[in-house]
Amino acid sequence: MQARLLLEDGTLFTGQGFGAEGASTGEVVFNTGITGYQEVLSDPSYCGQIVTMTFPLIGNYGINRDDFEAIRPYIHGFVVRRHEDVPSNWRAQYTLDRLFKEYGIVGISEVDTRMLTRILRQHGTMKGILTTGSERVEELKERLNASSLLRDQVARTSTKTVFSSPGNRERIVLIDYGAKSGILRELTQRGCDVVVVPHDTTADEIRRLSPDGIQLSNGPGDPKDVPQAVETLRRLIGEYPIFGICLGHQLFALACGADTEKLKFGHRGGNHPVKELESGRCYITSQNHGYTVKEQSIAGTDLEVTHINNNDKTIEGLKHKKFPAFTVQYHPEAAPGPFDSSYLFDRFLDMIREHKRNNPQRPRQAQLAEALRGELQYAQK
Ligand SMILES: NC(=O)CC[C@H](N)C(=O)O
Repeated sequence: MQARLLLEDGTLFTGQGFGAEGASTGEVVFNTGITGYQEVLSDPSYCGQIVTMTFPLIGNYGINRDDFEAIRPYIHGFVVRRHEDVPSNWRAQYTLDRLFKEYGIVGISEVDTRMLTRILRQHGTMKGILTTGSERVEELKERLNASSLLRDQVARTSTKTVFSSPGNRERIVLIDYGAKSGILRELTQRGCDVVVVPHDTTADEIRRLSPDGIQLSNGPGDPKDVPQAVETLRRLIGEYPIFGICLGHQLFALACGADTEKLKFGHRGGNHPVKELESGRCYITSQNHGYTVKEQSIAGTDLEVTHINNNDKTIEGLKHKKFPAFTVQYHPEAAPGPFDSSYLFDRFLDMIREHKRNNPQRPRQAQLAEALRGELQYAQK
């Protein structure tokens, strides 16, 4: 089955279709990971995007039951150089082709992904249309121009209901903006009592869960598309220890008065070098983001930059100067790795314990009264 990918700049790639038949549009982005295609295609942060892998051999170890980052893939298409449909791995349960057929995702192989990536690096990410149909190119162009990028991906990927993963240690409320399951895994591995809540849960609803700390998840799209999430965070900063990851980092920055902007082609891969400014240490990190916190917007806020990207010097980590809260743009829960940054979850738990030591439990009623006072003051602002 023939398939084609047309980019906004008119470049047309022709290749072999796999997975579902049909057509779909999305933002075309590239990921440089050598392994981990199952984690990439099931990471909700790619919702609405057509992803190309720069590594040339994809599908060779199949799809297994363990490595999903979400219950289903949300990508709008997958572009590879060579698609291997006879997996060779003891964990493989079925093929990429079957997964894509089940979820209606169109794949294309035999594409010069190196050329595609160079185009995206030069022009920046763009819209594309991927099809297995026989439409005329003019028709594809019209459909592509008429299409618009999604703005509601957080609502599409966030859990609709509250659920918990009980543990006997700290109670963490994980706000799910389109969370990867890796975050829940890291918290539960540490014995945390995790309550996962939908993206639009109010500050009061979160308070009622009496968290010891709040974890902000990754998620798809532009952080400015979820202003209500920023509002909620504004109310919670200072009240609870907070750790934010990726979209959570960007939302936290917006809530603290900083600004975000879109990167030309983003950071997506498993080997992005990040420098921790305090120690001068370099960490190799997994990344997947198209937006970043604007450096100039930090001045005048209560934020301090803790990490930067060694390649392009963009902000990779922040902490609040007054309150127990820190965030990173990259993925400490990365799967299949690197694991360099998983210590950040331990740091979060240390921060919570220290916060508890410094703020011995006040009676529950006093806590609620305080929260209510906070809300009233907020409402009067
Ligand atoms: N992985 C993420 O959370 C990505 C954050 C945001 N959607 C971005 O692209 O920048």
